[in-house]
Amino acid sequence: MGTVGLVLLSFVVVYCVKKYIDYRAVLHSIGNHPGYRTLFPSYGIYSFIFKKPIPGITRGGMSSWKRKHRDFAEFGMDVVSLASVIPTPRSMLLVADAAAIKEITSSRTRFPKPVKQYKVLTFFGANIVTAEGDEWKRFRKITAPAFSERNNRLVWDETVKIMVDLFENVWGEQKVITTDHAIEVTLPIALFVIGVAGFGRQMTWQEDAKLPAGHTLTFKEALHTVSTGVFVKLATPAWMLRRGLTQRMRETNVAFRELEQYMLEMIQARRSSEKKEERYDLFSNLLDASEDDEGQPKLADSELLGNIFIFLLAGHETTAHTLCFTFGLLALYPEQQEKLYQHIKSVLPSDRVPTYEEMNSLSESVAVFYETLRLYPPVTGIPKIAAEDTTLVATDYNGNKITIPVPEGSGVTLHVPGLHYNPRYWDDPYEFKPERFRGDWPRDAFLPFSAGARSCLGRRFFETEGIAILTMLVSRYKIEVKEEPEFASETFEERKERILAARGGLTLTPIRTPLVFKRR
Ligand code: HEM
Repeated sequence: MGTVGLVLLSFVVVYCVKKYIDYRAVLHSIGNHPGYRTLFPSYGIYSFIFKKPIPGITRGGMSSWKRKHRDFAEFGMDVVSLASVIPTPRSMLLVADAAAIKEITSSRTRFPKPVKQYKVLTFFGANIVTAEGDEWKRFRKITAPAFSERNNRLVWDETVKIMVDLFENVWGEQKVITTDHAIEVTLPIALFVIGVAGFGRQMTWQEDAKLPAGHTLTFKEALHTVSTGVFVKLATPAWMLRRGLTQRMRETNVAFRELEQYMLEMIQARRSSEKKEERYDLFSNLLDASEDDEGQPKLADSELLGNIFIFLLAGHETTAHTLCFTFGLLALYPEQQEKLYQHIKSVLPSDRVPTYEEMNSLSESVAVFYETLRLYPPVTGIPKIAAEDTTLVATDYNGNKITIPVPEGSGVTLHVPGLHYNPRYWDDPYEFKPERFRGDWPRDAFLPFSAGARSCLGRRFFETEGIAILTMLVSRYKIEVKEEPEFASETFEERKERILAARGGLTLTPIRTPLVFKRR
């Protein structure tokens, strides 16, 4: 071997020894807590590079969703560790223990959000989802009142109108409506609701709006392309998007630009109008709350845009996907659908539309949603970081209390499927049983909306919209799985797996849910 070879070899040896020493130090810092050891981590970019698990190398992408509670069962406790070597040795704790999760979510300063991971979501400006500390407090104080009772009522009334429009003007006289993927129905509904109750822009199933001066897209087109193109925006460097190498990139770039322009025009119009209209959409509420008594801005325009945009992002896909999984589950479990239908009929015996006041009586619709969210949580992992050297306490399956050291800067992930499929809290965790949400149920073991100070601000918005949609749809239509000859011989379990198959994305995404809606 020549000198160059020797030098190179020495570098490799020193590099490996250094990595090994650092890796041992990382393991030591978490008290060698049991868990998985791999060369690469299984989150961030690595979850896209390695889709499948390779023992010792990677756990593969979407492992928390694919493994559910199995990672914990394997180690006999509900907190396990991950340790990886490349790019830098690091550790992460996965937590599916309800008591430990409660401790983490109620200690915001000890376990804040790792804001670096959220930077990609600031393309319109800083916002409540991506902020921490004092900045988050300021955003929460200004944005939370936008989700007012008046807004909830608006969500309900507008959702009802959108559903009536769908039934009367789109599905019309058809007795049977078939879709290859229920997302084609749920995504526009969620978009129209956030359009009107979020942005104050009424949209209908038929495109009827005229193009305003200076725009090449209608508001609906811009909102739709932005909401479906967020991943393109996140994955593509800004210069590449501007150049528009592919048709999709060009469309996404134009849609983002135009949506921003629309939002700026809306701010301008509201500020310059002499008579302030009484409006309760999130955007109007936020605009009102963003000025102090002297009319001075409490939020910069970019912060206003950032926050209103994040409502769209946080609220649209989560809602559409949850509705899609809900319809799929009801189609697979007709006896549960019948129970829901009978309950709806007991609240609403005639064909009239439900009122906002009746929402609280529609408890079966809530139970169906909660059970769907338990089985298919849109956000499967909620990341936190230790702000100081601290500890977590977990109980192993023999009842022993274990104290786990958590060094400053190490990652802690609230493992939502691990918690939701944990047999300690849920009997038959893989079964669809909405009745488990009647009466008493383990509230600390249900985390679809996160918990504590950083829990979902739009929970009530979603529940209002979701209950109206589900109730109206099930009271008029029976949901069935679309029969396809190539799947005629499959078992129930195979059918269930196919209809409810999900992949990663911004949130857990149904892959293909072919359904039929039959007029009752
Ligand atoms: C099925 C529906 C929904 C689910 C499962 C859901 C879930 C979540 C989760 C898990 C978080 C915490 C995320 C984190 O810590 O990174 C969150 C935060 C948030 N969600 Fe939702 N969400 C839903 C609907 C909505 C809707 C409809 C809106 C608004 C219209 C919304 C607005 C927000 C906001 C603003 C936050 C940030 C709160 C903060 O950090 O203070 N969400 N949501």
